[in-house]
Amino acid sequence: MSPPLHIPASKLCESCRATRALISRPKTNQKLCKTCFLSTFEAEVHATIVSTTLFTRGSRVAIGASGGKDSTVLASVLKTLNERYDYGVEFVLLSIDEGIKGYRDDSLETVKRNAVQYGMELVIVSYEELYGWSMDSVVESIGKKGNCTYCGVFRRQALDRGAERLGINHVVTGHNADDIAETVLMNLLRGDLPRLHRCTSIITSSTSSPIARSKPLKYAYEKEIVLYALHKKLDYFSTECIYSPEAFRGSARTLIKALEKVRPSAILDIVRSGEAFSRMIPSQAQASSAKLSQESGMSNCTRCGYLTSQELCKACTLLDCLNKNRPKMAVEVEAGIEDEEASSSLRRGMEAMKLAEEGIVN
Ligand SMILES: Nc1ncnc2c1ncn2[C@@H]1O[C@H](COP(=O)(O)OP(=O)(O)OP(=O)(O)O)[C@@H](O)[C@H]1O
Repeated sequence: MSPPLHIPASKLCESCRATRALISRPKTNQKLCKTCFLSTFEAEVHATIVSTTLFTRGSRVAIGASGGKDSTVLASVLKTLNERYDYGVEFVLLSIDEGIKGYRDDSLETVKRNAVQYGMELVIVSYEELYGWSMDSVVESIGKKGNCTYCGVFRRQALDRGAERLGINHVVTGHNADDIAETVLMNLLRGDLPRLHRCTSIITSSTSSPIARSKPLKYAYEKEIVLYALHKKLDYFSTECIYSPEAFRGSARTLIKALEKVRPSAILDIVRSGEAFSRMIPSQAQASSAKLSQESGMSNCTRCGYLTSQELCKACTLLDCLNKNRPKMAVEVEAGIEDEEASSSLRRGMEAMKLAEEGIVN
């Protein structure tokens, strides 16, 4: 097709050369029209899914749905791709109600609408029913600082339990390239090779859980996710959590945003560098990324039955701190450690707490 004469060549979409470019892609600076932007975004997610053989025909997969932009875009794109390329997957929305008034109750209303819009089943599991504590009551006990430690551990287990209820063994989340770049940077700064390996993997499974996790938006920029949501007029909830975010992650984010300004590819560069470093990590360190190696032996938490290498799972250990009115103890030892997996420092802290309680140390 010859380019339209009324649009100057410099303003044409660089992909179809037939329409005016409306979007400058944050990832590449490529100038695209709306249709080409949407199809390029979808094609990239499809390429990620196909190149990693993420889904199996006939399987059911839960989408961790918070009502925010990332998981809403994830649900919308997966529905589109599943229909377009006939993946043969049944997607279900799985939401965790952390019990945060004025935030999660509102965002869950969005997820309920999404379930109707996308024709997907929705299951909601709450902290209150699983743990007897809502995040509002945790924050009342602990204060705003450090509450993310509790929330992260509780959410991880809640997603597993929700998936188990659905008879599903694969949960996809809306983690995007910006999230992964932040985690890569944090793990590099901490010299934490096992976690570096884990955070760069598109799919993670561990002996601590029968449920695999994956991140189909791993290479999608946050800014492009927002653009996709806006141009597709998706119904999503845009308020940030009312409780404070992790300070270390916030600093990593600020640094990456500054780098992105001078070098748009910086986010993807960091993700790719993380992957390259990860390939060089000795397999022994890779295996310990789950801190749950087969050698240590997995059993069921003596209290709740969740898989763990210790007597109590991490959530029950944290609940002990809350119920014994020592909530800060868990956070102090966990400070700066990403919530994705059980950390030995938390365990050491708990051991210290036990000793302190027994009057052995102060
Ligand atoms: N309450 C929840 N219920 C179900 N899944 C969740 C919940 N909170 C987070 N997730 C999953 O974890 C991913 C990353 O969560 P994070 O808290 O970093 O939120 P986010 O980056 O703001 O994502 P979103 O825009 O989807 O809220 C989400 O995209 C979603 O898939």
